[in-house]
Amino acid sequence: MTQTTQNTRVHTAASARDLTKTYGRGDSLVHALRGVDVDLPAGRFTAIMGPSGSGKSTLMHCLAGLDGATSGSVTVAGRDLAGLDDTALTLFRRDHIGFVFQAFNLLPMLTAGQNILLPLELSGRAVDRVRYDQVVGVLGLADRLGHLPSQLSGGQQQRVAIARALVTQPDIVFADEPTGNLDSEASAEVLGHLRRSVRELGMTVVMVTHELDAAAYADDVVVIHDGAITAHLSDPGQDELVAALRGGRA
Ligand SMILES: Nc1ncnc2c1ncn2[C@@H]1O[C@H](COP(=O)(O)OP(=O)(O)OP(=O)(O)O)[C@@H](O)[C@H]1O
Repeated sequence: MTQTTQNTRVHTAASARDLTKTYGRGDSLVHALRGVDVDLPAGRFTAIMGPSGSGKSTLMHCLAGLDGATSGSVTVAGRDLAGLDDTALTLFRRDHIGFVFQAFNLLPMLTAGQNILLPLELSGRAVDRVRYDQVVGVLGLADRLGHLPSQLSGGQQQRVAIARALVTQPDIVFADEPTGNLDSEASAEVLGHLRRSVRELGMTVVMVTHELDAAAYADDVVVIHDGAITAHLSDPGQDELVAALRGGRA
């Protein structure tokens, strides 16, 4: 799938069409997503921002095939996720999508290097040494590979988790508040490495965050209020971003 932006052909890594998600029923009915249309371009670092409860996590979970929508469609790497049953969806996620969470979720008894290689081992795929070295280099982990997670700082542990997400060469990486457990210095370092992954490895990263400082590392920012996208900004300045976040529904 492609879209034309300023005379360049842009490949779309993931998109949603008229996506709705409701929780509960009757008096407790919540409209978490209200007809979301969005195209997330490949090779870009996109932040999803909005107030608490606006639907950021719901949107990410639906785009990543972790949760089903109530109606509408999601396409990732050219595949309509609605056409996949649970087993096919699990395999699709394994082969095409990378995940980074706020909690690093590293296995404590494995070294950093072993943690990074785990997804390949679990899926029985051969290790591409060139890819592994590239990822380790971009994440700045070459001298930490033999360390256990307990011997690494929080920022280093999150970089290992990012390397683990990248080593399988996914079409898109979803990061849910990846710096939520880190102090500002470690956050800046992790975000810098995520941005390098996009620039130097051609990865597509979509990050949910509520931190303006984190969004500043992104190329594009999708702003969501009350279950609807109110802005999709390309390389926004701080003032433009703050205005979009304040603005609410257009
Ligand atoms: N499992 C659920 N059951 C019922 N309501 C839910 C459920 N998950 C989310 N919601 C509701 O859907 C809306 C969107 O929630 P969501 O978690 O997507 O927002 P968010 O922007 O990620 O919030 P936060 O920044 O606080 O994590 C909220 O009103 C929330 O209370």
